[in-house]
Amino acid sequence: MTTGGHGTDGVERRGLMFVLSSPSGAGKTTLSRMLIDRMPGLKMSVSATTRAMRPGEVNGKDYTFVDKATFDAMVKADELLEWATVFDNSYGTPRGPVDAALSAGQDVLFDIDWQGTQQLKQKARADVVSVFILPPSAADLEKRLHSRAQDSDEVIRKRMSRASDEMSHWAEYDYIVINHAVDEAFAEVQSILKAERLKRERRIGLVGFVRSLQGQLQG
Ligand SMILES: Nc1nc2c(ncn2[C@@H]2O[C@H](COP(=O)(O)OP(=O)(O)O)[C@@H](O)[C@H]2O)c(=O)[nH]1
Ligand SMILES: Nc1ncnc2c1ncn2[C@@H]1O[C@H](COP(=O)(O)OP(=O)(O)O)[C@@H](O)[C@H]1O
Repeated sequence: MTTGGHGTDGVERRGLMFVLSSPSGAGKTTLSRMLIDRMPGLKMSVSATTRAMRPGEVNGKDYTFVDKATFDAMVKADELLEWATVFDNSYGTPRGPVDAALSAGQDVLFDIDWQGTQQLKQKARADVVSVFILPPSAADLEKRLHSRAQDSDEVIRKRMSRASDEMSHWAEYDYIVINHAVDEAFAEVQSILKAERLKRERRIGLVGFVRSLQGQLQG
């Protein structure tokens, strides 16, 4: 699915799909924004959703907000790389921008749930790196959902009662980060991305690079 781009050291490599999942409120939106701001070569996948826009959200940036009929038409036309129903709403990843970014040699960041992560893994296991974010405690999770001040008490109750179900999928992920202090959690997530970018298997330019080094040594 992916074609090569160039790493910071100039060696061609396959693009990767970097997935963050967590129970709602554990901090994946915060960490995603920090990654996009601070990691060159990483592009956010903007999902389509039928859920209502929250105050402060921007259509086309945080999500593409669509009605159910539009979402169903996207599914039917096979325009979504993966999709799932979460909290009674539909969420899905438009395929076009992901393919375009990977073809242009960029990595793609996904804020999607465990169902979407499983679907991506089925399609491109070698190119998917998945990270599950855990809150330090249930009390912290609830505090964060309230501090975000964007959902009604009823919606927050629903999200808290779903948190345990969400968390039960932690063992399906490659890495687990506990989001105590946000700067530390960010440093950990950033380290994962940096290391995964150096993985030998995705650095398809290494054969040529080493050959050229050997040529220089012999010459
Ligand atoms: N499978 C899938 N899940 C998504 C997608 N976009 C968002 N989600 C997940 O849907 C859940 C609810 O997202 P949202 O309503 O924004 O609330 P949040 O949990 O506070 O970020 C989160 O677990 C997201 O990771 C998508 O395109 N596909
Ligand atoms: N390490 C942290 N410590 C305290 N508050 C945090 C931390 N990480 C995120 N938050 C806050 O918690 C709330 C939920 O975070 P958010 O990133 O929206 O979570 P998610 O996308 O997983 O639902 C936000 O108000 C955010 O500013």
